[in-house]
Amino acid sequence: MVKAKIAVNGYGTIGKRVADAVRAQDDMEIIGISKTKPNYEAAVAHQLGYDIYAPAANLGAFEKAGMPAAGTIEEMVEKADLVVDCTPGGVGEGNKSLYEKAGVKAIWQGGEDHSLAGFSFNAICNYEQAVGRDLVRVVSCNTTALCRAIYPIDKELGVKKVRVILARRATDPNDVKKGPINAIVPDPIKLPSHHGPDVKSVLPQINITSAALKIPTTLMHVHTVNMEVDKDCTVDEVKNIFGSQPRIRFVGQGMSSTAEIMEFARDMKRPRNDMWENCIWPESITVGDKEIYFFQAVHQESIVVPENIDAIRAMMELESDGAKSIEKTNKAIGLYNK
Ligand SMILES: NC(=O)C1=CN([C@@H]2O[C@H](COP(=O)(O)OP(=O)(O)OC[C@H]3O[C@@H](n4cnc5c(N)ncnc54)[C@H](OP(=O)(O)O)[C@@H]3O)[C@@H](O)[C@H]2O)C=CC1
Ligand SMILES: O=C(OP(=O)(O)O)[C@H](O)COP(=O)(O)O
Repeated sequence: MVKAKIAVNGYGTIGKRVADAVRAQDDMEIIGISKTKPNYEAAVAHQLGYDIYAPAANLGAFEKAGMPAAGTIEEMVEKADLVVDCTPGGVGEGNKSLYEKAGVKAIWQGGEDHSLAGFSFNAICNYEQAVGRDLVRVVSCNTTALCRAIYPIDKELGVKKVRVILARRATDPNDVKKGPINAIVPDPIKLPSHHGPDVKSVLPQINITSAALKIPTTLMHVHTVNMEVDKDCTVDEVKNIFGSQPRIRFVGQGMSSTAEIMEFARDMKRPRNDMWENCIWPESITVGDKEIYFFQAVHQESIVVPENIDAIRAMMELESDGAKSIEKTNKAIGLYNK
């Protein structure tokens, strides 16, 4: 089988995970990753056997650091069928002309605007519409989690409206520059936060509003979700709907916080403690007067990783059935739901 040739431009929190997840698949291969500087992350990428590409002006620095680059970022892009752009939010849009010039397909992340790709992706919601596309944006971590939870409820019970309060982790665990470390910050102070409108970029029919607070933690985000639905339902019915989803996990057995969920991921020997699933507390599911309430936790560093793999598979026309791609991705990375 000829494997799809994938490049990862931007080897940070998301990029390094996407690269490893591509490597775990049998229908695609990594032809290179990009780094701008030869730091510890580049050293690990080198040890892992990734071909590293760098800006032309920095090739000498990589040579000097004992990890010679395989070429420039432009050369990497030329060799690829598809580039997954994992550069910081707002940087990726500047790469569009590079990808277009090289005639390669491109995926951007949630830090870029919907208009850049003109199509926002979530595997469970719109895989089939991504088949054969050249440009796709995988929505951000919070939006991914919301789409995964809202879509099946809408399908089974009809969603009238959704109201979400997000407690957002301040920054990622490796980030020494950002805060807050002793404050709770309404972010943004003007409602809604971008998450509700962003869900609509995937599920335009959903009436949703969101508000977000940044809190001094790095592990995960937590959502308080309220959905008004068309049909009467019971807690058990809602549990059955969530329980049948390939990327939703119920958390219990003493896991009463994000800290314990991360410990569970460590104990399961997940790579980098990754928790790719929405983590819903089943005890929090509350139903009454055609309204559903629940809490879910979101591991921001990893939740979008399987979605990137499915987006690649759809765009490269490696699989036309979304459910099959989700199953294949999950199996290859080690995401076993129950
Ligand atoms: N972190 C998160 O929680 C999530 C992030 N996202 C989205 O994913 C995208 C990437 O975010 P994240 O992984 O956190 O970002 P990071 O800052 O962790 O990683 C981005 C990497 O890109 C590299 N980089 C910087 N500038 C350039 C450039 N001009 N060209 C090539 N590479 C560059 C940097 O590495 P170096 O300079 O060392 O080479 C850096 O490590 C964003 O759109 C973000 O919104 C989505 C979901 C969750
Ligand atoms: O995509 C994310 O969050 P989001 O879903 O709130 O946009 C990531 O957690 C990155 O968020 P950041 O912009 O606070 O680093």
